[in-house]
Formats: sequence, C-alpha cells, structure tokens
Amino acid sequence: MDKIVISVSSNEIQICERIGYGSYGVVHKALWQTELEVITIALKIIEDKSQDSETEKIRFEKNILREIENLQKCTHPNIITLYGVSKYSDNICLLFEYADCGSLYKFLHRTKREVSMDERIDWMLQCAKIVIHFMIVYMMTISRFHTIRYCVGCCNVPRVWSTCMEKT
Ligand SMILES: Nc1ncnc2c1ncn2[C@@H]1O[C@H](COP(=O)(O)OP(=O)(O)OP(=O)(O)O)[C@@H](O)[C@H]1O
Repeated sequence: MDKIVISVSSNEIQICERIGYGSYGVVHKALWQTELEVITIALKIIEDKSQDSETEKIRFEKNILREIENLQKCTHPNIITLYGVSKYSDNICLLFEYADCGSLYKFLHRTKREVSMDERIDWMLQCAKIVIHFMIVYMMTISRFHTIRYCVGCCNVPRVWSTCMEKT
C-alpha cells in the first residue's frame, strides 16, 4: 500500500456505528475533526482480502488506487465526495461524504412513502446527469459501466457512491 497517499490522520476520526458492508469491507458512520469543524462521514474500512500471494496483493492495491483516483476525479453535486484517505489499524480507510438518507435502492424498495411522478422525473433526470458526467470524465478510459449505485442525501437527492467501472 506504499503508493496510497494518507491525507487524514486516524486521530482526527471518531468511529461511530456500523452502517453497512460492501465488497471492500465494512462502512461506519464516523466523525471527522477538521481544522474548522466536525463533519459526519461514512468511513469505508478497506479489508485486504488478498491472501499471501504477491500477485494478489499487487492487484488489490491497484484496484484500491484506481478506486481512489476515479473518485477524486468526480466532483459533481450528485456524486458522494471522497474527502480523504486514512489508515486505521493497518487498514486503508476512505472518508466519504455521509448520505444521511442511506441507500436509494432501499428507499425505493422498502419505504412506504408514495413517490410522485414529478419526483420520479426529477430523480431520473439527476441520475441521467450523473451518467453523462461519468461519460465525460471517463470517456477516454472506460469501455463500460458495471454498476452505478446511489444513496440519497437530504431532500432525497440521488448521489452515486459506488461506480465499479472497468478500464478498456
Ligand atoms: N456515503 C455513504 N453514506 C451513507 N451510507 C453509506 C455510504 N457509503 C456506503 N454506505 C452504506 O454502506 C453500505 C455498503 O456500501 P459499500 O459502498 O461498501 O458497498 P456496495 O454499495 O455494496 O458497493 P461495493 O461493495 O461494490 O463497493 C451501503 O449499502 C450503505 O448502506
């Protein structure tokens, strides 16, 4: 993990409850003490699942680096911001903007609230804008999208937090 630049000291982070689990590892709600204020974040603790094989370790590090580089390129109001990278007991951690309404998938499938036609159209438009943004940012480097997942922040604004793209 030598190539990954650590930008935030773990002393600045206070880990709170676990909010989810993904293919990279566990995600916690956390508080980040910046110079100016305390910010609520989603802290993704990356688990090194590569066994002892050197080739696997190199591939794993490459994937993490690519994820970080991709996320750093994306600055868009509908894309969850990657604030920085830290280390927590030898694990790389990614500090993300916290989407306080959780997963859009869960919102759409599990919440009982009726979603009006206007809201649907608005959300679809926002999602289309995100896809266009990705296409512009990555046009030269990717051949296809695997998946794009969304969470919803306040006012139910869809925000992408996971991109899983493949390079050509
Ligand atoms: N920025 C965030 N704000 C709020 N909750 C989040 C945020 N990021 C992740 N989560 C929560 O953590 C869970 C796991 O997210 P994570 O991105 O690790 O996995 P994933 O969506 O399955 O994607 P992948 O494993 O492919 O990266 C999500 O389902 C969501 O509930």
